[in-house]
Amino acid sequence: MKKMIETTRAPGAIGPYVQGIDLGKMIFTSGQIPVNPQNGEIPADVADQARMSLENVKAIITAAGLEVGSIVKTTVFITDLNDFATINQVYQQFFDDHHATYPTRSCVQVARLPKDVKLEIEAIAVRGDSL
Ligand SMILES: C=C(N)C(=O)O
Repeated sequence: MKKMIETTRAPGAIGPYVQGIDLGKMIFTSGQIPVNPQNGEIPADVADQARMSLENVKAIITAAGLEVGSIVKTTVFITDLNDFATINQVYQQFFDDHHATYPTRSCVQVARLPKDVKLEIEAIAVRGDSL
């Protein structure tokens, strides 16, 4: 059954979409931009933005009862490929901190993102014995 995931620990949708969908075995998050869910602020620094987006992804996965290690695929949208190394550092640290194996990933540069942020990250996770 298709269940909507809702949490105040990730920013609310800014358009016609939901934060996440739980299909039982698979969980999909919407793309998470680096909006702090507590105060609506967006950090200026790209490394801080990367951390914020990853924390928002984690909040949605956690709201579905899963852990970071359940993530099997991410897509990273960035507005400037010159930030690639910085974002990779934060990204690697995030998964290492959670003792999680790295998911598969696609990373693309895009012209522009909502709220003019520097990156957006979406994820797919799997539950239980699918891992
Ligand atoms: C921020 C988004 N995920 C959106 O606008 O689709």
